[in-house]
Amino acid sequence: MRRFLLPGLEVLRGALGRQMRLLPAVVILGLASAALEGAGIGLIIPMLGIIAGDGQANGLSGISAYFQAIGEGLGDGERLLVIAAAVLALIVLKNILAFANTLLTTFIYGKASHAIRSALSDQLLRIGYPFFMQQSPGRLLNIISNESWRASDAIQTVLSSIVHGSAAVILLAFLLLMSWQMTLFVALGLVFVQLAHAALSATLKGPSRHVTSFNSELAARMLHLVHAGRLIRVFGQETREKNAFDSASDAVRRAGFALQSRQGALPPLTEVLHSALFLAVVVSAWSIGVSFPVIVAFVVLLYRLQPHMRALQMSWSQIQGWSGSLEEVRWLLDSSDKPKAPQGNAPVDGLHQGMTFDRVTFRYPGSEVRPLVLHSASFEIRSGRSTAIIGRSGAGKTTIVNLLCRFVEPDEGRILVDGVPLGQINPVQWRRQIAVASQDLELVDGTILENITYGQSATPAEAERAAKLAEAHGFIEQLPQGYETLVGYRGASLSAGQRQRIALARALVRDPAILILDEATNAVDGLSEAAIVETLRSRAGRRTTIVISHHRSTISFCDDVVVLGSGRVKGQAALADVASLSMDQLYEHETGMGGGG
Ligand SMILES: Nc1ncnc2c1ncn2[C@@H]1O[C@H](COP(=O)(O)OP(=O)(O)OP(=O)(O)O)[C@@H](O)[C@H]1O
Repeated sequence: MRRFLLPGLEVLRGALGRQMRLLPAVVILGLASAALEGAGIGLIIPMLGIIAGDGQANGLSGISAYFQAIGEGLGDGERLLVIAAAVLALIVLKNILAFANTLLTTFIYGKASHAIRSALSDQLLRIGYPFFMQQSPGRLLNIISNESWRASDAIQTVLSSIVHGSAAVILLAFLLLMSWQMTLFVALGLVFVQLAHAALSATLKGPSRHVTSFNSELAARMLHLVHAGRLIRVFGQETREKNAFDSASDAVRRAGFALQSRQGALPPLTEVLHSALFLAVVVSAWSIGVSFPVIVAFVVLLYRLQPHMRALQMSWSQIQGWSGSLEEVRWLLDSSDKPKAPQGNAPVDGLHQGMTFDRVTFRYPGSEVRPLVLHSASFEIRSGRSTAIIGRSGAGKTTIVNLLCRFVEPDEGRILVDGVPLGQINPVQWRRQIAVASQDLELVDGTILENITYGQSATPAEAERAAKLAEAHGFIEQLPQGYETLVGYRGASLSAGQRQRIALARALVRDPAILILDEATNAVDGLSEAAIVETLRSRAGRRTTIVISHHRSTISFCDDVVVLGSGRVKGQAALADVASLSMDQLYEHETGMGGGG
C-alpha cells in the first residue's frame, strides 16, 4: 500500500534526512497562511451585506454569523473601510507567510537534492568493485545525470503537496463551518474527481519505467560515441552509429510522448470536473435558499480551494510519472544487493616477509557458468624481491593483481600477507602500501603534475624526480606548458607511451612498499624501457615489485618468475635458473621449476 501511495518513499525520506524536522514548520506556515486567506474571504460576508444594503443581515449561523457580526455598531461607511483594511492586512500577512514558506521549502529542497547526489556519489565510491564489472555504465550515468534530478523534483513536489494539502484542509474547514451540507456535497464531488484522477495516474508507472530504461540505453550510446570516436571512424561506422543513436533517441522521444500525453490529459480533465462541481454547488446552494453573501463567500472559498486540489492531484500524477526514476535511484542506493567493499581491520605497515597465494580459486562474479579463472593457485612473492608473473593472454595475470588490490576476493583458498590473511587486513591501509601502473588505469582530466601527484601530497620537485625515474621528464620538459600541460580526457592529447610513463611516475612518486606493473611499459620505446628497467632494478632489496609482461626485456631485472597457464600455476623459479629460456619456452615448459598449484 505504501509502495502504491508513494513509490520511492524511502529515497525521499532518506534524502530529507535531518530536514524532516522542518516539515512541521512547513505545515504550520501552510495552515496559517490558508487560515488568514479563509478569514479574509469570510469578511466578504459583511462587506457584501453592507454593499447590498443589508448590513445587519440576520438568519446566518455558524462562522457566517460570526463574520457578519464584525464591526456591528459602526456606521456603514466606517464599517466598510475597517473591514476592507482588515481584509488587506490579512492578505498582506498571508502573503508574507506564504513567502516564508517558499523560502523554507526551497531551502529543504536544495538540501535534499544535494543529499541525493551526495548519497549516490558516496555509494559509487563505497560499493565493491565487482559491481562496476557487471553494470552497464550507461545505466549508472543515466541515474547520476538524469534520474537523480527527477528524484529531486519529486521532493519539491512532495513539499509543495504539503503546502497545498495544509491550505486545502483549512479552506475545507472554513467551508464546513459555513455550510456542512454544501461541504458534504463538495467533498463527495472531490472524492469522485480524485478517484478518476488516481485511476489515470496509476497508468503512468509503466510508461515511466519505459522512459527510464530507454534513457539508460541512450546514455550508453552517448558514452559509446565519446569513447569510441576513433574506432567508429577507422571502421567507417559513422552511418551505422548515427542510426543506432537516432533510434535510441527516438525510443526516448516515443516513451516520453506516451508518458507526457497521459500526464497532459490530467489537467484538462481535472479542470472540467472541478468546474462541473463548482457550478453544481452554486445551483444547489441557490435551490436550498442559502443567503446571497454566504453563497458568494462559499464560492470564493471554493474557487481558492480549487488550485490547491488541482496541485495536489497533479503532484500525485507527477510522482507516479517519476516512479521509474525513483526506483532507479533507490536501486542504486540500496546496498543490500550490491557487492560489499572489502572488510578487515588488522593494521599493516609495509611488507616484511612476503605474500603467499595459498590454493586460491576464483571465478569472476556474475554467473555460475563462468569458467574458473584461477584453479587452486599457489605461489609466493617475497618481500624486497622483484617477481615476474607471466603467462599467455587470458592466463589470469591481471586477475592476480585484482585479487591483491582486493577488487575481488578469492572463492576458495587464502592470500597471506606476512602470514596474515589479506581478508582480515584493513583495505585502506593495505592499498596505501601498493601502487599500480597498468595499461588500463586511465589518466585524470587535469595537468601532468596533477596526474603524477594524484592522491599524494607530493611537491613539484618530488613529481619531477618520479618523472625522471619513469623516463617522462624529457618529453614533459619539451611541452610548451611543461608539467602544467593539460592531458585532456583520459590523456587523449598524449601518445600511449607518454601516458604510460606518466602513469608510471604516478606510481613511483608514492615510493610504495609494493609496486605492481601490469603491462605498464608495453607502449614505451626500447631505450626508454631499458632506462625504466634500470630504475626498477635500483629498488631491489628495498621494495617489492611485481611485473606482468609478455616482454623478456621488461622482466629481465626480476629475481623470481611465476608462470601461469590457463589459471593454473605451472611453476615458480628464480629467473636466473631459467635465464636461457625464451618467453614462449617459459610459457610452455614447466619442468625444472619449483612451486606450482
Ligand atoms: N571483469 C571480468 N569479468 C569476467 N571475466 C573476466 C573479467 N576480467 C577477466 N576475465 C576473464 O578472466 C580470465 C583471465 O583474465 P586476465 O585479465 O586475468 O588475463 P591476463 O593473463 O591478464 O591476460 P592478458 O595477458 O591478455 O592481459 C580471462 O579468461 C578473462 O576472460
